Amino acid sequence: MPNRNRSMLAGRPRVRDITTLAAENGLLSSMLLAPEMIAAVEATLTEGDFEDPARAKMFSLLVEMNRSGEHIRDQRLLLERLRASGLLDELGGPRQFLAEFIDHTEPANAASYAAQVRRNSVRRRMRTLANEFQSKAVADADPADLAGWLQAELGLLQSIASTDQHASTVAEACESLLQEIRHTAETGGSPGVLTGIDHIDGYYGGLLPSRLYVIAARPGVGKSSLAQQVGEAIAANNQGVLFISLEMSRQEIAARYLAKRCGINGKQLAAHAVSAADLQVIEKAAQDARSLPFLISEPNGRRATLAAICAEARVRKTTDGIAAIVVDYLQIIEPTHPRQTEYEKVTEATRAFKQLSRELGIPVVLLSQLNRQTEAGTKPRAPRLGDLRSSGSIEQDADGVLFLHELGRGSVRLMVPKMRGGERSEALLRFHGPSCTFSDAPIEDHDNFRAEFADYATDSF
Ligand SMILES: Nc1ncnc2c1ncn2[C@@H]1O[C@H](COP(=O)(O)OP(=O)(O)OP(=O)(O)O)[C@@H](O)[C@H]1O
Repeated sequence: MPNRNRSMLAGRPRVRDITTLAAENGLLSSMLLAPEMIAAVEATLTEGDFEDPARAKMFSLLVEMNRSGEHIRDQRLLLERLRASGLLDELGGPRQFLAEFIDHTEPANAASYAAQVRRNSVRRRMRTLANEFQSKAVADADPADLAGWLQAELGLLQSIASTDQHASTVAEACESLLQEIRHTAETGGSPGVLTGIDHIDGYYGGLLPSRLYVIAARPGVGKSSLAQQVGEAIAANNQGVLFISLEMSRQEIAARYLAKRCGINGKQLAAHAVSAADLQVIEKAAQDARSLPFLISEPNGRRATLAAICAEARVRKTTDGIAAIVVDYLQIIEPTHPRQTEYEKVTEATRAFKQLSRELGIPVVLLSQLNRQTEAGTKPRAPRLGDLRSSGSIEQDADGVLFLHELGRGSVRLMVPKMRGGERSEALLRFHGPSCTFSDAPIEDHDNFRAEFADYATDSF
């Protein structure tokens, strides 16, 4: 049995599948016969989906001719173009070309040939992946990294393989939106998972599925506290949360969790400096936490690479049905390879988290530091989207960006400079350090910071 498995993964040299060539020929023939189908075919295939290089080039040539309005049915023009590009020889000369693509043309369905070419292409990618996986497994790769890499590659293949099933008409899309709206109205709920932060829930309907949110602030302003609080609120609604904590240990998270519920300073709790009476209250709060679907994942000696994080998220989605993921924080993720620059790492990570949120259909909340420029001068200025820019693609990939800006005296400005499908906005919050809790600021705080808020209208993000 082991030998059989090995030969399956090794991918013995294959005799080229006749159906692959037949599908590619069938598609190209129907594109020649019905050029009006080319635009639709072009939306589902690329040159890279063809196995035969000459047929791949012919596909691109037909797409190009169609785009520039040339008459593909004009055989003389077509042969001229094929000859000029050297393709006619590659395809076996004029006689062969006519025999394969013109004379035997059936009035076939270009779309079904395109689907077949695409399926063949996905199968080829799967074989390549299997070979690559075997080489990496035989080499000295770290098993956890390797498993994460495989899972990410499989996720990608799955999304490519299922693209056909995801195509829908605008009427179907409208119907599915209507069903979601009816469901929200019937359940009296909200389109997203509720965060417990009134501004986010009231203004934006919570954190929406398939979206990437970035929470950014300078160190110590409260990103981790806000993210944990949001995670706890989601879990309190009986929806699972995966909190990937690359900075805080689970003991620190537990201390903050209990501090809020027991009215005891979190630092005291973390230092085990509690009275016997406190201990009883803490025990009760710890018991109540048992039913909370809040999962903490910390590196625990493992390398916290992007692949490992995404792999864990996929597993937890399947095993625990999580409704949201929080990653604390972007810059601390380990590079994929030793030569990867910070810019490359961040770009790769934001793309991967955006893709992950769509693949799993749940929101991903990514915490991020800001560039140092916000700290220049005596009083740190309010963050702007540009402060994320040198970190690569954060601004482009995030569907929503939330900034925290410390104003002093416990007041923190929550700024939303980007929200896909929503308006930018801001709110004033109050931060309580001992319990690491944010709450809505009382009205007198608004009076204190009115000047800052007046600035906001002219502030360019
Ligand atoms: N028990 C406590 N009493 C008072 N302040 C506290 C307590 N615990 C934490 N803090 C303060 O709360 C603030 C927010 O901490 P948090 O870890 O959420 O910030 P952060 O923005 O994630 O920072 P970093 O980037 O350093 O992780 C910090 O300034 C921290 O010193």
